[in-house]
Amino acid sequence: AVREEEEENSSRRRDDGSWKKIKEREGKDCRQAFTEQLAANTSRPKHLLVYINPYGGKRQGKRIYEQKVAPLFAEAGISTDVIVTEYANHARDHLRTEADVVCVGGDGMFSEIIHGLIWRTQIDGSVDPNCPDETLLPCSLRIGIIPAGSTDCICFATVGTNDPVTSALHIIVGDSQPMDVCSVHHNNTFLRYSVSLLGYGFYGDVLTDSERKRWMGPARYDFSGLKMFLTHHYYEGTVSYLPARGIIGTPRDTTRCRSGCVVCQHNGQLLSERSESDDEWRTIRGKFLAINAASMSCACPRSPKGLSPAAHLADGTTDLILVRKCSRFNFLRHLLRHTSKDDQFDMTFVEVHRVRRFRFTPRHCQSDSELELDLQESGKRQIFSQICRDHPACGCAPAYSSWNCDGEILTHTAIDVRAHCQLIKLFARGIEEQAVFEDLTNPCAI
Ligand SMILES: Nc1ncnc2c1ncn2[C@@H]1O[C@H](COP(=O)(O)OP(=O)(O)OP(=O)(O)O)[C@@H](O)[C@H]1O
Repeated sequence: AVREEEEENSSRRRDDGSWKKIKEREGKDCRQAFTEQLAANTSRPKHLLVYINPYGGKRQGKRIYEQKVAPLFAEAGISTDVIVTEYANHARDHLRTEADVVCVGGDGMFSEIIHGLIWRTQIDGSVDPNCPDETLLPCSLRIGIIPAGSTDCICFATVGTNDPVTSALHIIVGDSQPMDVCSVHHNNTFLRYSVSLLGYGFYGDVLTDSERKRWMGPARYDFSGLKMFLTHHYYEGTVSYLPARGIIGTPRDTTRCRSGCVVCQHNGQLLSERSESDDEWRTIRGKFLAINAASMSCACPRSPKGLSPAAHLADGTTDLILVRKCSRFNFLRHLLRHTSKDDQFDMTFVEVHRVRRFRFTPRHCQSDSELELDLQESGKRQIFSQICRDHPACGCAPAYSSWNCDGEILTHTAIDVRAHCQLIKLFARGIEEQAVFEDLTNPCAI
């Protein structure tokens, strides 16, 4: 965040790399030096297409942009076309691939914009976005996020703070942070793109339940979280995945993805040269409380460690986390570890794999031969579970959950997910400050 310093202290203090606000008297010289530096910087944008969601978060998007951001763009000589959206998907449908884009809003608005940008890039490049096997074309334009939503996790994960002025300065100096995107398909139909979390079971159920309780405001997430924890539903199905081979880094690393991350640079290069057919599919059948795929740590002020603390923004992979059926007590232990220094993956019923692609088929969609195989594997024919599968409405447990895709509910449960390495670029540098993740005292983290 931008810090205003006392003049006499600031001259003595060591430069810690954070943004500082300059006092009026020194301002004139510095402004000239800043303008000269900006003129010499060729990667900075000259023109921007700005989309403002006036209804995001506390409905402050327009005010934040006009008061805090627009004056800085004008000072830096950046021209803008500003569109205040009039309806959901206005920005997605309006987007053209001619100018870098600024999104003023929350994660939902960012998602809308990347859908417009990625889709248009594929259509312009004659790539079929409905085909899950197509290698998608990277988007050449950069996206800046001015946080003005109720959830601003993507901004937090890529800039390290949710501060509109800091984000505006990253845009002005032309920073660039590549980012992976997962495509989600059902058979040969495109469903959605995801940049943070895909969650089936626990996180899908929490979202579905909380959507019915919008009237409760942000408290609905805590309420639905507690309710779904007590309900303790598990779901049967088959997960197949392509492990990311030859890469450096694992989901159990203690190092984190930071500004200038060498893991992202190395793996990004490696995976863009290697084809998926070099890897072998693996299959796991079972009963799961949660199946999560984290394409970034998913850390945010509410959850400082995130779902997969060592996940990377731009290494071409996603961390597939499988939480098998276990007791409520053990599941609680697993959830609580997201708030402590203990490893949440170091439990017998949890496994985590760094993957390039995965598929999920819920049990009620499996073919008869797959079901027969399941029965042979379990070694016994349980008449009641057979009745439950055939008649999921019998009330003992729902047969399937929903996928939570970056906060949106997907319409299908059988999905094919593929990580596309460095598909988009943001006006950001990644997280620079270590301290942001070290506050594990927040009990709301689950
Ligand atoms: N003018 C508009 N009217 C209604 N909805 C809009 C408008 N502009 C954008 N939207 C939609 O509003 C949704 C939420 O936007 P945004 O992310 O900015 O706010 P938010 O408060 O953080 O919401 P959420 O937490 O649900 O993501 C987005 O999915 C976007 O498509």
